[in-house]
Amino acid sequence: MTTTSPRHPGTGTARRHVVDVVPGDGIGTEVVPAAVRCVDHLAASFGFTVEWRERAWGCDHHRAHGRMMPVDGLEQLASADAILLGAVGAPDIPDDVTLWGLLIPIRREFVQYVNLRPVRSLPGIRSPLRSEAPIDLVVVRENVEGEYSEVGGRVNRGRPGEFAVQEAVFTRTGVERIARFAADLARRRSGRLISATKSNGIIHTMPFWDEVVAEVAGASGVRLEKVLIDALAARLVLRPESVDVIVASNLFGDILSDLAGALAGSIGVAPSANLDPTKTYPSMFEPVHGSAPDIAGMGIANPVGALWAAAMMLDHLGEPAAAARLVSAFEHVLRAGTATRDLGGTASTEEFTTAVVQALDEGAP
Ligand SMILES: NC(=O)C1=CN([C@@H]2O[C@H](COP(=O)(O)OP(=O)(O)OC[C@H]3O[C@@H](n4cnc5c(N)ncnc54)[C@H](O)[C@@H]3O)[C@@H](O)[C@H]2O)C=CC1
Ligand SMILES: CC(=O)C(=O)O
Ligand SMILES: [K+]
Ligand SMILES: [Mn+2]
Repeated sequence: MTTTSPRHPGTGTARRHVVDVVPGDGIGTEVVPAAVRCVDHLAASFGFTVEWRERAWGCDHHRAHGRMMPVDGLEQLASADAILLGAVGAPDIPDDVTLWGLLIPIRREFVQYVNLRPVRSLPGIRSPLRSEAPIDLVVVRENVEGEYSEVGGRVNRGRPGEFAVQEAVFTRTGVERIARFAADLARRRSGRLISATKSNGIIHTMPFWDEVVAEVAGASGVRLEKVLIDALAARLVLRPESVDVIVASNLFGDILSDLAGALAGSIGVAPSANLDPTKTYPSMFEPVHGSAPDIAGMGIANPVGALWAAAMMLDHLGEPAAAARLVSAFEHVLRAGTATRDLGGTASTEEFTTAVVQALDEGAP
């Protein structure tokens, strides 16, 4: 069914977006419905429709069928305009099985080589840091190669000489394209780019990373600062306001984004976009956090990371006004003092989401 917008009359025919929804496991199944609820609400007032294709994939699917998604799961997703994901993982199934059975194949098969992870101080949220200086940074994480690789093996299993080898894979194509994306973003922001490295200890891949990033940054005119990952972690804690855009390998970007999210108040508020910038394949949007088995089923998960990820998805789908409305709505609710427990509040996921939906109606200033 198509809807026309009461607030945007005469904007032409309604846009229709096909979105695959993979709530996944644990709190993924609690925060994704919150995001779907908000997007449906926005669709009605902004004159677009979303066809949600529910994919009940994840650990329950694994327990029932021995795999995280159907054999043709990726083919099913390929026709979507975007994918909205919660999280995957449960304590009774090894994490390598769950991640490599669903999340990582999607990122790789759909060449979502950018994992874009903005972090900023939100109204009403207190940072665990003493400093009140606002945080506003973006982690640009390489998302399809690097330290997360299938190259390697485990030898002499169960014997005294047992060992495991894991090869990191850095390609010129892979490093160039992530560096270019990050440099373009930095140019549109502060003009400053920090590259996370560890070329003092990792003597093959990281010097190569440094060289390629420097070439790309040099050509783009941004001011590049190369910072060793250990010192960068410390600097994020001591002077987060000195950091704008970070380009990082898969593992380093993963770690830094949880750190930065926590510094902004909670990893529950951090969003991420897994992007195929060429738009050949669907991009995927998800909160940064995982399935949080420690609080799953309690109805207390913070939905902000998922809502913000949904806003990034709306932007990507060509609905920037709806995206902006969603962000200002959850900011409005936070500013008014409503928050989930991870932020020191008392609201449940449901109560917080209801407040956001109300703020959407009020046009959230
Ligand atoms: N993209 C994905 O699907 C990811 C999946 N995982 C998987 O999730 C499972 C749990 O991993 P953990 O290391 O515990 O990381 P996690 O992010 O699930 O949880 C870490 C801590 O943060 C809290 N937390 C996370 N999100 C929250 C939210 N929205 N509201 C309130 N509190 C929140 C949790 O309660 C927990 O104490 C594992 O199986 C892991 O492999 C982890 C990270 C990302
Ligand atoms: C898997 C994971 O930790 C992440 O994507 O951030
Ligand atoms: K996630
Ligand atoms: Mn992570």
